[in-house]
Amino acid sequence: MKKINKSILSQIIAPRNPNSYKGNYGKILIIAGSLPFGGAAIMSSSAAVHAGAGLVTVATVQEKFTAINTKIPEAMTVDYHNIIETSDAINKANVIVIGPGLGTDEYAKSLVHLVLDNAKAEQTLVLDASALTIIAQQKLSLSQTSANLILTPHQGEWRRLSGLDIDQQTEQNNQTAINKIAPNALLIVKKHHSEIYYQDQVSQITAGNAGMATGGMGDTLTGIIAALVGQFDFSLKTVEAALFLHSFVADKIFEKNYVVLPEMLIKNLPKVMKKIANNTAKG
Ligand SMILES: NC(=O)C1=CN([C@@H]2O[C@H](COP(=O)(O)OP(=O)(O)OC[C@H]3O[C@@H](n4cnc5c(N)ncnc54)[C@H](OP(=O)(O)O)[C@@H]3O)[C@@H](O)[C@H]2O)[C@@H](O)CC1
Ligand SMILES: Nc1ncnc2c1ncn2[C@@H]1O[C@H](COP(=O)(O)OP(=O)(O)O)[C@@H](O)[C@H]1O
Ligand SMILES: [Mg+2]
Repeated sequence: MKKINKSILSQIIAPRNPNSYKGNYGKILIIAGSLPFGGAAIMSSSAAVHAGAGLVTVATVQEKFTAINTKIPEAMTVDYHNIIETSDAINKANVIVIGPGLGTDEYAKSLVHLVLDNAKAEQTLVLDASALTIIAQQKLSLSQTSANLILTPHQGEWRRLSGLDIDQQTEQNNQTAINKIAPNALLIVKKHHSEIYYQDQVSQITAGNAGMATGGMGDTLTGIIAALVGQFDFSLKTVEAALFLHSFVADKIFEKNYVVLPEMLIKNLPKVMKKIANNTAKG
């Protein structure tokens, strides 16, 4: 299994073109949150904004608008119960995240169907958390979706999707399972030293720590992935860089802190990315 190390960061994260504008850095739509899980939408969208996404829209329940607008004024909001506005937002996005804190009720299921039916080839779709649980429960096929697919299950979600118990989640078994579920998808199995499976290539990050074992850390990862794909386009390397960046920043925080909270990680993203971009520029 190939190891992903720090060098991936400067292969992707580059200084910004002086003549650029927000439209150059990705239009991200995050379909997330529900009454009990408002924080997931906040962490995902805040991570996307801090990792450099040009425009971020959160589709969620109206009751959470004030919290989102207060915490992340940069993000726009859409009521995901308004199908016309949600469909319009899906059409306009370059990258769509669905699942963090969405819950698994009938309405959440209909949103997963809406996205899978409407995502287009030039878009990237990040499926996480509740969306993965719905896909597993309903045995939804991912094969008609022409978008670039990124699946980000933790080991419990991967067990639901693949049927593999955690002790059976070996490289070979994971590869066979993803080839059956969605052969073109990029799969991240999140754990200590998370693994990426993509078109017969398998890689693993060498960063990450137990301080990250806190609710919302995966929601944060979805925002970072969306932001990097929005800025640097979809590729295996872009996703490897996003996955590594998440744990790399967490490791720096863990040197001096007992736990790594999503908010701490998110706040550090612009500074760490600037350092990486400066190094990239120096060659
Ligand atoms: N602040 C918010 O708004 C937050 C909202 N959140 C939202 O909550 C929703 C539910 O998501 P979820 O991940 O909490 O629960 P679920 O899908 O039932 O999976 C747990 C099951 O899997 C098992 N398990 C095995 N290995 C595991 C592993 N490595 N990591 C984790 N679990 C592992 C585990 O085993 P157990 O711990 O019981 O032994 C259990 O059986 C989802 O929408 C999410 O986005 C969260 O993001 C938190 C912050
Ligand atoms: N012990 C650990 N070592 C390294 N990374 C960890 C550890 N525990 C959790 N993480 C990382 O934190 C994230 C947790 O994701 P997830 O379980 O989906 O969180 P949530 O749904 O609460 O946001 C993953 O990226 C995972 O790799
Ligand atoms: Mg999660």
